[in-house]
Amino acid sequence: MPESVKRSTPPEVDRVAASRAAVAARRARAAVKASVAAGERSPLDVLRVAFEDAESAEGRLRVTEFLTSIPAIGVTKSARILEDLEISTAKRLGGLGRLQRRRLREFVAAWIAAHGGTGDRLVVLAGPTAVGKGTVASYIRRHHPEVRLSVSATTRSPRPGEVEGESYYFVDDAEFDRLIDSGELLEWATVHNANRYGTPRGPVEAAIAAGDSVLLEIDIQGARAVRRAMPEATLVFLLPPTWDELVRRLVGRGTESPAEQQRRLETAKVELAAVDEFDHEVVNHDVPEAAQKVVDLMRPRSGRR
Ligand SMILES: Nc1nc2c(ncn2[C@@H]2O[C@H](COP(=O)(O)OP(=O)(O)O)[C@@H](O)[C@H]2O)c(=O)[nH]1
Ligand SMILES: Nc1ncnc2c1ncn2[C@@H]1O[C@H](COP(=O)(O)OP(=O)(O)O)[C@@H](O)[C@H]1O
Repeated sequence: MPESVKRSTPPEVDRVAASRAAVAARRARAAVKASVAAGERSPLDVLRVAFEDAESAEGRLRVTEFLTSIPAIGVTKSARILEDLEISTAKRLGGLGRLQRRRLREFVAAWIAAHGGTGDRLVVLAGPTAVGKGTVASYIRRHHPEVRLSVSATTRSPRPGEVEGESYYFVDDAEFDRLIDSGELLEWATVHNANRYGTPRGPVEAAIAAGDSVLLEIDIQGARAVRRAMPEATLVFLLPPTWDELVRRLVGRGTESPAEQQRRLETAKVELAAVDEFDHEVVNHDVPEAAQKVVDLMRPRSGRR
């Protein structure tokens, strides 16, 4: 055994290991910063990982290191931003409190939108039952032809007036199984304990590759699955103005039995708590106004990268 190792006392060995680990951690943090600086990774994606795991390289990144890796944010600007957001410059991303996380995420999303960033190609619109997802999505379809709306596959039967390939691709259980098995769905879920719904992967990937923006109007489980499959997606949570208004919309729509309405409202209560997982909240007071807010997220004000 070499002399140097023989002489190493356990504390020294610990110190060597600790310093190796520190170098590796510093390298990992530098790699995160470099990928953001090069535009290879969305800063929103870095935040997501940091907030999920405080001990990851992303979570250990100091807020100043994070902000200054975003192109066009220097040290001075970063200090001003952090002052506005009431976040100490010494904080690490993983150590931020709930409100600080929210403020930082909102700031970064707005920055990306204003600077033609990358987070806006794939936008997911989700929210509890009867909040108006379908109404807002169909308003966008009519008034914003430049936005591509993903058409889902479903095992439910067509309702009067629904058009195959426009409202949905209506398929039977065997075909839905085949779509899952062949990996043709980006995500799928059983919604309201009834039918299966899924997003065809091909059209979404083709639209993004062509530089278009795609909107998915899906349920909350679906939004979570899209986040796992495509972390760069922007998740928008549509909220009702009040709980009573949500109840009024569900009852007013008149498409469910009172028992089914009750069941959906129970689910809605749980789902409303998921709002913090989303990048943006839009309150659906008024359909054109809510639609505009969603579309604004998809169309950066000063062009695209
Ligand atoms: N996960 C997932 N959910 C979807 C998809 N397409 C539609 N949904 C959701 O399925 C639910 C039921 O939709 P629909 O049958 O049109 O009835 P609605 O209850 O009148 O909106 C809504 O919450 C949609 O957001 C999809 O592709 N994936
Ligand atoms: N901003 C709004 N103000 C008033 N009513 C609305 C608004 N948005 C949607 N609605 C109504 O609420 C009901 C539920 O909307 P819908 O789009 O079917 O919800 P979801 O797709 O989220 O289940 C519908 O009757 C719709 O006309």
